[in-house]
Amino acid sequence: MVVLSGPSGVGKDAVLARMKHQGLSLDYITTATTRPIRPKEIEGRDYYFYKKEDFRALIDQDELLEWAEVYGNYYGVPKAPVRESLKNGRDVMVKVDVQGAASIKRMAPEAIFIFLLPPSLEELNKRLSHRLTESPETLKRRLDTAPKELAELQMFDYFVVNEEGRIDQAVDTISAIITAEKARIHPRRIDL
Ligand SMILES: Nc1nc2c(ncn2[C@@H]2O[C@H](COP(=O)(O)OP(=O)(O)O)[C@@H](O)[C@H]2O)c(=O)[nH]1
Ligand SMILES: Nc1ncnc2c1ncn2[C@@H]1O[C@H](COP(=O)(O)OP(=O)(O)O)[C@@H](O)[C@H]1O
Repeated sequence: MVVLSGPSGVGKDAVLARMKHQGLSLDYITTATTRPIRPKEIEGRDYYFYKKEDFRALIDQDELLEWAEVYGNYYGVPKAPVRESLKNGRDVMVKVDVQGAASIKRMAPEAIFIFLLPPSLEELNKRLSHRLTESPETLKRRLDTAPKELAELQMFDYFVVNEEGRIDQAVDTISAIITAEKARIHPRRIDL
């Protein structure tokens, strides 16, 4: 299990989209959220979009491996697809915030934790504001949260800087990490 985290706007989705093109044999787990869908997002690919009361039902029915309130919305990793992939001997990739990474670390310390870093907070601000997906309020909330998220770096196994205009380098580094981890004599086993 590969866990990818990083502040809003750093480039997680852009990196994942390119990794999917690279055809790495990883099952990317689509997670659940109550955040409203964005214009280019697709239900079931980017997220499973839920109303708050239906997300609450997922929690009550113990359907989620972990869940967290992130920037004012709820997000959670569905248990079933993760367990299905792992049972079939597949590697899984989850994209979660630092709270989710901490939860997963408690239940699966053998997972591989990768933190995607911006070159600077100024560059992060530029990327997130130029993405044109946030209101002034959510933009401020996400940027204000970034330093606290960056402070969680020590919990991770690897850091990858997503340099300005060099996303392929970040993708290559993440792919190299995964390739190396798959070459371990004693693979990190996950039991979830
Ligand atoms: N804890 C947790 N965080 C998640 C989950 N799915 C997505 N996230 C994180 O929630 C945060 C907000 O995601 P999103 O609204 O798509 O914003 P983005 O980071 O700007 O792409 C990001 O850090 C995601 O990685 C989940 O299932 N659990
Ligand atoms: N290496 C990079 N250099 C410049 N812009 C980037 C880079 N990586 C991603 N971006 C852009 O930054 C914005 C945020 O990327 P996104 O993948 O949405 O981040 P996240 O999923 O982490 O919130 C997007 O507009 C994306 O095209």
